[in-house]
Amino acid sequence: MTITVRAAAKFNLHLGVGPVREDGYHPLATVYQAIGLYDDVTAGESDAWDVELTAEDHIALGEIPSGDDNIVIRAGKLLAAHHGIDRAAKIAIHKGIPVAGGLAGGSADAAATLVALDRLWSLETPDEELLSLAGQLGSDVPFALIGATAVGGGRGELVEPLTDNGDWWWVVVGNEQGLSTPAVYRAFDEHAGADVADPEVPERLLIALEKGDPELLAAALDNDLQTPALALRPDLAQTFADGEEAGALAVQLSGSGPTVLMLCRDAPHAREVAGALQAKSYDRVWTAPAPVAGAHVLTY
Ligand SMILES: C[C@@](CO)(OP(=O)(O)O)[C@H](O)COP(=O)(O)OP(=O)(O)OC[C@H]1O[C@@H](n2ccc(N)nc2=O)[C@H](O)[C@@H]1O
Ligand SMILES: Nc1ncnc2c1ncn2[C@@H]1O[C@H](COP(=O)(O)OP(=O)(O)O)[C@@H](O)[C@H]1O
Repeated sequence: MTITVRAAAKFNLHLGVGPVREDGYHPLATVYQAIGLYDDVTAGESDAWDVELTAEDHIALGEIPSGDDNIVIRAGKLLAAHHGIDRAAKIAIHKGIPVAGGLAGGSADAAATLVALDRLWSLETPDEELLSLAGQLGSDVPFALIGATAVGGGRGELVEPLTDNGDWWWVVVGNEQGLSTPAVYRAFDEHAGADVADPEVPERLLIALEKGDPELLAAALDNDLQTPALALRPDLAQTFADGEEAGALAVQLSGSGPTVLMLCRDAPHAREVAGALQAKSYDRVWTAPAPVAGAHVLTY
């Protein structure tokens, strides 16, 4: 028997970052939104841990570890240890989420693995326990479990669903070269200096989501990692300029980058903006609706 679970990419509509903590993490006040780019994870019975990778066009697998360092193996071992069972599994990952893109693709795979193995092994782990295991695997993993739109506190792992009445459309522009999340946080520390305020989620973003109004959302987007990431990757400024020229309502870096997201009014507008970018020879351009579901079983 195999079980396939689908998990989505995330975008930080707001990413407020506070002063670095003693444990090296930064306190966050973020609003996550799950967007319609997906990885599919298929788990099957096996005596030994194994991971297999395939991908959609234009998704480079080069940076993904194939052995025990892959986050899906860490997720599987953590779930087995939590239940005190000695089991292994083979995990096939089909990636539709660009790697090291600030879209939390690895986190999506980890969340999908928890859901798939929980079902494959008939564990019926309570949601609260799955969320806690997810938080041990990475700051973004709990959100990948719940999907839709949510506030993230703590180091990003404490998630609460939010009212989102929008029917949003994004153009997603990927980049050949990934960006390292720790490197971008370090650049944030260097840029922002010592007097960083405690982060908060702005009221106007919550109102924009409740009203489902793209113009209001465009004015409420914000990402504290954008300036440090652009300092590491000044070439991305051209993508911002091209998105604005193509008529996007707003252009923002996804998390630690380097993926750039462009807010559009609706699906036809997203197709128009994507077409304008493709005409300029961008070859990693997707349109994505949001919000979409968290990790969910597709087939079993
Ligand atoms: C920046 C964000 C925004 O959602 O996502 P990405 O854009 O990378 O996907 C997240 O904070 C990334 O979360 P995630 O990728 O799960 O990070 P983790 O595995 O927990 O941590 C990797 C490293 O990032 C840094 N880190 C992460 C989270 C946080 N709140 N403060 C940090 O300083 C630390 O250096 C840590 O060692
Ligand atoms: N299953 C996986 N998919 C993607 N990356 C993985 C995976 N397992 C481990 N990694 C490592 O995690 C790093 C970050 O990957 P990813 O989650 O795609 O990006 P980001 O943290 O920018 O959102 C990769 O560069 C890779 O080394």
